[in-house]
Amino acid sequence: MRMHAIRAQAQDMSAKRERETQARHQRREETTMDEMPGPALKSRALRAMRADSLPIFAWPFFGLIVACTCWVYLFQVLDAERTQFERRAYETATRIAVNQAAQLSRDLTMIDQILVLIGSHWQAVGGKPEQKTLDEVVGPDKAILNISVFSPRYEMLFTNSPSAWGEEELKTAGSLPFFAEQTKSGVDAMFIGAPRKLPGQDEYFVRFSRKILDASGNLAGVVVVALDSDSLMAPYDGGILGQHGFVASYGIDGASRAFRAEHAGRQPPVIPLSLRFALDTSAGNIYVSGKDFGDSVNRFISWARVDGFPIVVIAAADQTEAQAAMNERRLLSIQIAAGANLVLAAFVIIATTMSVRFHRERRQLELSQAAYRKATEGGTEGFFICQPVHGEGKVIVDYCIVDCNERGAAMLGSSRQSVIGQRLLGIQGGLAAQPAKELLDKAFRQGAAEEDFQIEPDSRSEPQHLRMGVVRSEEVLAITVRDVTLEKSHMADLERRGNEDTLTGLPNRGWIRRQLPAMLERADKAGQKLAVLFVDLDGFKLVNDTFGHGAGDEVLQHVGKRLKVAVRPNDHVIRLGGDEFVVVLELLAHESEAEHVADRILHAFQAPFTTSKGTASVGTSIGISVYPCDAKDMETLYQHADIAMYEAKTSGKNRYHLFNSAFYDAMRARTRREKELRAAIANNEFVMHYQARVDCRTSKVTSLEALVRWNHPLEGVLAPDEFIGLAEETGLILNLGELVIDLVCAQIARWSGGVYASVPVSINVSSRQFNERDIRESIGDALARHGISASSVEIELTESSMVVDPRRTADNLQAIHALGVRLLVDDFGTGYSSLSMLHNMAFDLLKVDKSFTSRLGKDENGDVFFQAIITMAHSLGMRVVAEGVETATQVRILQALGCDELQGFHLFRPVPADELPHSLEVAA
Ligand SMILES: Nc1nc2c(ncn2[C@@H]2O[C@H](COP(=O)(O)OP(=O)(O)OP(=O)(O)O)[C@@H](O)[C@H]2O)c(=O)[nH]1
Repeated sequence: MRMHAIRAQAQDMSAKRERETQARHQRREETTMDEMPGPALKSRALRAMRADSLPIFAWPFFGLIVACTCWVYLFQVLDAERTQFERRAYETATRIAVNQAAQLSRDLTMIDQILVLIGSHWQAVGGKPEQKTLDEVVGPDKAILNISVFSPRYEMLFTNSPSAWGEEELKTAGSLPFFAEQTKSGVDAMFIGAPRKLPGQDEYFVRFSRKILDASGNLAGVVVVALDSDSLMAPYDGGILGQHGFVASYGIDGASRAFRAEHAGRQPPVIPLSLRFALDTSAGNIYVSGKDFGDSVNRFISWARVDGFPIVVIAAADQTEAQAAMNERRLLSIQIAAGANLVLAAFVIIATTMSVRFHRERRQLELSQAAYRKATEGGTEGFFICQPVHGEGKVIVDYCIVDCNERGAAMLGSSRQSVIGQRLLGIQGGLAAQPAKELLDKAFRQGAAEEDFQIEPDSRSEPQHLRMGVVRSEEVLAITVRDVTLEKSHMADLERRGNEDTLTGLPNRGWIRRQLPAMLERADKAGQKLAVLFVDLDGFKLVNDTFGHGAGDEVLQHVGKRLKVAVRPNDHVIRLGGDEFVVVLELLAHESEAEHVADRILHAFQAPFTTSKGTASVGTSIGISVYPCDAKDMETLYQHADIAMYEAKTSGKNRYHLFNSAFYDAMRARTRREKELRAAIANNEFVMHYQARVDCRTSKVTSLEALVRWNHPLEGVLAPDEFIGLAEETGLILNLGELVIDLVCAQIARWSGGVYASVPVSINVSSRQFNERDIRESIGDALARHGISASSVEIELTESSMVVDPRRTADNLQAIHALGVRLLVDDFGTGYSSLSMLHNMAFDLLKVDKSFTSRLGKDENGDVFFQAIITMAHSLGMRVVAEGVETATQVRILQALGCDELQGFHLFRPVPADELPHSLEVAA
């Protein structure tokens, strides 16, 4: 019992081990199968090979099938034709054989009757036939060659032509068939012999014999007639049976009787065995090969039994000729078929080549498609291949997605499997199908197209903006789709920023430039006006300077808000930049409405602006230009508003001005003059005039004031008041000032050694020139350049030059003075400088303005005033020059007041250098 249990357990374990081993084995096999790519690869390669070989073999196979079918059909047709030809040949031969047989029957019957008649005649005349009777029997056509009668012991009893018998023949006549057959047979019938010819003769003849019986029916002799063999067969149409055709008659014993061939040189052929047997029937057809005939001519044979005689007539048609036409046609058909075969072969070759090429291209396309798809799978671009779907009249009605990558499918909110095969117009949600189709249509027409699409908000696809690029390749479209949501939002942000002023949040210059044309168009359409208000702040720089840039910014922001409040709801407020704003008023019935708005804006600026740094008051100057009265286009409208604003500025600020064409003309004239002035400086169109100053007591010339004149090419010599103001405003005074210094120094240098060598020349330096240029350096350079001494030059400065920065002015003056150059205060009394201020400056002379001189002698205060100036100037160590001295009275008063020097028309007028007096002594 225990042993049994142990054995069972051992068996169980071994079975388990075996199962485990098998399982392991199987697993290994499976693993090996998986790991080994061989079979899978092989089957894939086989599939690829099969796919590749299909286009190579399909067309040849097709060609072969077509060729075989055509050949089979052709041969069937040709065979049918041959059968028909054969049938016709047999019919013809049969007709001839039947006709010949009928004719032969008649002839043989007649010959038989002749034999009977001759036998009867023989008996009747007792073996002595009459020639006349025989002639009647033979008939006129002489077809019967010979009539002979033999005795029962085959002795020739009679013959009408001894030459028709050979000697040898006569000896053996008893054994010859014509005799032997008659004696053998108990039947009284005509014997028909085989064709024979006598030695030395060409003609064949046939002998016919019949018994001559006596009254008791015993053989009394044999009557023989011989006929030309040919005459037994009637003539026939040689063309029908052909070159090798013939007609012949044979006995049913198979021996030939007569033969006729319409073509010369034909011998009766030996009748083949096959035909001999066939002749047992009364009529029939048979094909006999040339081999059987022994003359290599195949023939169609037809035969017919001769009625009443053991004779058969055969008509043999030459097969080659009977089928000549057919063979010709057959050959032609075969040639045509062979030609067609060649064409088919060429077609197959071309089709195969094209098919292989097309297949290869398609395969390459598929491979590159797959490769591109795989490559784009990891990227961000969606990729699709679409094929057009044509409707009626080849019109593209839709596109079918034939391939795409997963990313592309995801963009449509679907998977690749479900997207492939879908029609574009059938795609729900996401991409707007109709516009996308229009883009594809465009790409199909033009070769390529690109467009951005906004995705419907409730779409399943995540991007909001897609960029679709479509390229046509043959008959398919390759489409790349890119998510440009981020790019679009950046663009939108940029556009917003591009249109917005960051400080005030108002639309900016770019915005109005882009929008204004459309606004003008709207105004045109509505037949209304449009006003551009150019708003420039007054005194804003001061805010910056006083409170700082930050506070300035705050003011600008407040300004933006106040402007928005001041204008109508539909008006536009734009910040151009700096402290410049533009207000555009659309759809105005009258320009007075623009004035009302301008008034409101001015009013809005009345209250000061509160900033973090303090309260600032800022006004505004507004220029108004109205479309279409003031300008017809955007640029001019702007320009005119700007000019109007400029007029508001120049006429006192804090006001508005409508565009005024007169002001505009003045500005244009000013601009033109500025241009001329610039050119004049470059071309040195200036000349210096000199006005002498004289000593009040000695009346001697003490100095010359250099006064610039513009030698205008068209207008002649222009005085300084016609261009110095403009030169000051435009900054051209800086260059002009330099030029003047140079001209004067050059003139001084020219005077060297002359009467004026000891007289200094004073040069006017403008406020701007003094404050913006280093005059000390300019003068120092000019002195050095022309090699003249500092004492020969004086500088005249107006009071306004000193008010900007008195301390710096004092330093500069000191530096110039240190050169040895004397300094003069020009037009004293017109500015705001005080003598105490001048005290700190290194001035040597004080030129009292001509307005003070003109009052001298006229009112008491005038003299007192002048006296006070002289006294104070002297106390500060300065000499005094009275300007604008025009009368002798003034000279006397000034001498009495103790003035130092005089200058004026009463003494000297400004003149060019060469017109100056030749002596320094002046008669007072
Ligand atoms: N705070 C601030 N200042 C600016 C800004 N842009 C330009 N500015 C300043 O604004 C000033 C404008 O100059 P102007 O128009 O000549 O100053 P203004 O004092 O108003 O002169 P008028 O127009 O002749 O009255 C300049 O000082 C600029 O530096 C800006 O964004 N913020």
